[in-house]
Amino acid sequence: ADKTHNLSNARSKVLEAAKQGAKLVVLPECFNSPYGTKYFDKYAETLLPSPPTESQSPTFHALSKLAKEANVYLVGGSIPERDDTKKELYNTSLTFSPSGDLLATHRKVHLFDIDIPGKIKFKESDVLSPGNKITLIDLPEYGKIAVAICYDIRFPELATIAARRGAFLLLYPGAFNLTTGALHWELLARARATDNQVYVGLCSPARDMQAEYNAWGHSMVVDPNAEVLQQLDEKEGVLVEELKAGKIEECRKGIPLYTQRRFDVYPDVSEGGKFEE
Ligand SMILES: O=C(O)CCC(=O)C(=O)O
Repeated sequence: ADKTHNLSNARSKVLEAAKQGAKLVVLPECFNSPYGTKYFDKYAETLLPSPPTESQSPTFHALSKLAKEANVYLVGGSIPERDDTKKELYNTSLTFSPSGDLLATHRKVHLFDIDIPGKIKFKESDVLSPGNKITLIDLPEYGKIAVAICYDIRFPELATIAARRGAFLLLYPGAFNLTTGALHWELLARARATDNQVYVGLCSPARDMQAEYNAWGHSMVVDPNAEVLQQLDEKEGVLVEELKAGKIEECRKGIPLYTQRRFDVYPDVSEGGKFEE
């Protein structure tokens, strides 16, 4: 619940990852606040017009400074955002360059509204509004990555369009729970990797059984063959993995989905193709 503590904890983890050689660091969904519809308004920060002042968004400034200090690309998980002009709240991810410049903003596109009787009910759309774009970010030394948030991973079209437009890595800060985490967390990471033959990274908050929402944890990196390269458990930790240049091409050469698609039978979603019966 303590934002200042969360920011300083994030700082020490990012510096630890950088020390271990990370060049791109990802934080979890809602890393600076509790996860829950009743908390978003209280914790929300104003990001527009950009750059916000320190008092409008202490997290924006903390992340920008931290990216520079650690000399890494920093995907700042997500935070609750307040858009003052529209009087709306969003679940928003900010990505900074190693010089501390804001590179991209992703507002969660698919809101987490589910109701599994006896297990879990959650309705982000009670308080949040959805974003309306796919977020591709060009990292000049490495290539393009895509950032989306948690529930967004359940929608393969978003991942496919990002991959088809050149992303080599799909990153999802996300906080699955004890019900859907056990069912689908790893499956979805591996599915998006299999569909698109790209790397996939998921970053979850650690599990806190005192909190109202119990996150699944299990942050992981999956390779383009859908092999889990590394996975944390439910506790707090730092996962560092090297992505190998050439792995995507090798995988696509072996299983050449890219040249075998039948856009004469179904539309190319990345080209906005329409289905005609
Ligand atoms: O898709 C799920 O099962 C969990 C999604 C979620 O927790 C979220 O979008 O924050």
